[in-house]
Amino acid sequence: MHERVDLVVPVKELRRAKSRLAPAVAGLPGSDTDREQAHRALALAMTRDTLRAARAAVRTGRLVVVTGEPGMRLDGVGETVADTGAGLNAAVRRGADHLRRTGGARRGVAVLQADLPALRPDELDDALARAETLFATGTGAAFVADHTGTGTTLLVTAPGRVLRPRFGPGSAAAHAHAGAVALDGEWPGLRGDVDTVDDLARARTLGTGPETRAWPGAPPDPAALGRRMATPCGPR
Ligand SMILES: Nc1nc2c(ncn2[C@@H]2O[C@H](COP(=O)(O)OP(=O)(O)OP(=O)(O)O)[C@@H](O)[C@H]2O)c(=O)[nH]1
Ligand SMILES: C=C(OP(=O)(O)O)C(=O)O
Repeated sequence: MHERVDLVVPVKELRRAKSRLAPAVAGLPGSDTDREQAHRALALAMTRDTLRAARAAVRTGRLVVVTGEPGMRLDGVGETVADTGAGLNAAVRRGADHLRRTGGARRGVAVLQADLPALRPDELDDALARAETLFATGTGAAFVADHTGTGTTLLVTAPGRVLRPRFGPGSAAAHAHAGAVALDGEWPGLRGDVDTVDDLARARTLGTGPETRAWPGAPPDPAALGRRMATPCGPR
């Protein structure tokens, strides 16, 4: 029987989130306010797709979202903890503290970034399984580097170990330097964090969750177009 892992997912306040994705909305029609709204909607869609996939992983235990976004709807995927505005690593520690105070100390804790719209539940399960195997031989922490190799999309700590988050630029090297072991695995969705327009195109090629796919500013999805063209036209 495999162990479940409690997840902490940091989610930035939407109006400040994903600033590097501004070019994705720059060409959209409408007013500046419309474009700001589309930008927030994109950040929210990617977050909700990530959370849905994370919740569907069988190894996910409790799921705590630490966020500065007021009234974020989670539709039953997890619990929210309010961000204090002290930055990403402080938010992550706050989530881990919440788990410890409310009875989660027996399990390992993992931090999952919220900008993984092409994440698949089996990728997360596989990464958590590999971490569990390492923990059985005494390793205290493990991480998954992002597709560029410089960032971190998942940081997992063994049960009873203190989480030591080093998120930010160059976090993969920082986590390795702090003693965490890099996990090997294909996992294109798990490694596919979306910071830039190119990352978004890459995630769409992999296949995102439904909310990112339906985002109004998304260019036509070639795969969906192909499917539609292959479907005989009939009454709708
Ligand atoms: N709660 C919380 N989450 C954060 C904070 N900063 C970043 N995050 C989250 O951490 C993850 C990785 O953040 P980044 O990729 O740097 O995202 P970002 O800060 O929205 O993007 P940029 O504005 O382009 O730097 C995402 O899930 C963010 O929502 C923070 O201060 N508080
Ligand atoms: C905060 C991080 O994300 P990004 O590099 O995507 O900003 C990180 O990888 O630690």
